[in-house]
Amino acid sequence: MRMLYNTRMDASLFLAPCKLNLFLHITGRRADGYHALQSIFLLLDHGDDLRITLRTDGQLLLQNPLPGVLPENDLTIRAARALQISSNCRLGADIHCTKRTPMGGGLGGGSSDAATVLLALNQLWQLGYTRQQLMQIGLTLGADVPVFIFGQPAWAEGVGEQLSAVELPPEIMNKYYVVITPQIQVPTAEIFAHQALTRDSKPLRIADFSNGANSSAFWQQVRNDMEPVVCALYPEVNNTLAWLKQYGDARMSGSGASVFVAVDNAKKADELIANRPENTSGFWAKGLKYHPLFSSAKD
Ligand SMILES: C[C@](O)(CO)[C@H](O)COP(=O)(O)OP(=O)(O)OC[C@H]1O[C@@H](n2ccc(N)nc2=O)[C@H](O)[C@@H]1O
Ligand SMILES: Nc1ncnc2c1ncn2[C@@H]1O[C@H](COP(=O)(O)OP(=O)(O)OP(=O)(O)O)[C@@H](O)[C@H]1O
Repeated sequence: MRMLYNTRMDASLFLAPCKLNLFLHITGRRADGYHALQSIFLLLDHGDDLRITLRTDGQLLLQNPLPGVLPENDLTIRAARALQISSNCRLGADIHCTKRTPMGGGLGGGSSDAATVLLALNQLWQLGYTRQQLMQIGLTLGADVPVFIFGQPAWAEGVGEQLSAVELPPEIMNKYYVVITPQIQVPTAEIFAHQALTRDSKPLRIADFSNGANSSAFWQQVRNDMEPVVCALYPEVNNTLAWLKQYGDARMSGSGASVFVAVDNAKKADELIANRPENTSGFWAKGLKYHPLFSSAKD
């Protein structure tokens, strides 16, 4: 039985959905080492719950630090600090994170937590920052933060920060996404730096993916360029992906370790989760048209 994404009325509860990269093409490398890429991001109705309450003494306190991550390095506190500095705000916050998105899983868990803190504190501290301003602050924390603030299915270019809304066809939006994560963490920087990574994918156009494109053509046109490198380095990812490919056009999200496949109904999704390989975690979810906190920033 899937845990329903929490949408009950609770003023201190803020949701941090995870993302899938439906595909990820690397089209070049910049002089500073960062990679030019093209991707479509889909936010899912599954993720972390953040409980955020106002403090008037200016302190930022993480109530349940993650194992192995110092509170000052946690993306939630870093996001709150960045917002405090940029706005000169004297208010603070207590933050409690219920983690559901596997860490280092290519699902943008930490980035989404950071985005949710920026959106929530923009509201709680009454800062009135625009979406664009919050996205700029988010980008200083990580390449994946802006897309969560953008808050809609997105076509991404540049190093991932140039975002446009893309209206995905029903064949993509109506699917049930089964996401399986081997119990390992893949370091993103290691994969981007690997000599075997291909960096010359031919640039595509957003028009190839907008409403009207049918889903079988969609999956045939695209891939994740990081997949061959990650599969060669991490047999756990290779084996999980091979297993999931029995059920459809399975792909890796981001730099892994998570892999996913789109299926037609909840029964099939439940079946795959129940039968998933050993030493993996899994969930299924549907795509979101809007981030639950979309209205916390004005355009
Ligand atoms: C793979 C993706 O998850 C796809 O959505 C993102 O591009 C990575 O986003 P992220 O985890 O927020 O990444 P960051 O923390 O900004 O960067 C981690 C490292 O990945 C490399 N990096 C990241 C993004 C990019 N376009 N080119 C890169 O080469 C850089 O070495 C960087 O030091
Ligand atoms: N709030 C947080 N949640 C998760 N990880 C965090 C957080 N704060 C800092 N981190 C650090 O960030 C690392 C990457 O975590 P995250 O879950 O964002 O990875 P990811 O899903 O692979 O991200 P991406 O898809 O953006 O590459 C973790 O291993 C952890 O050390």
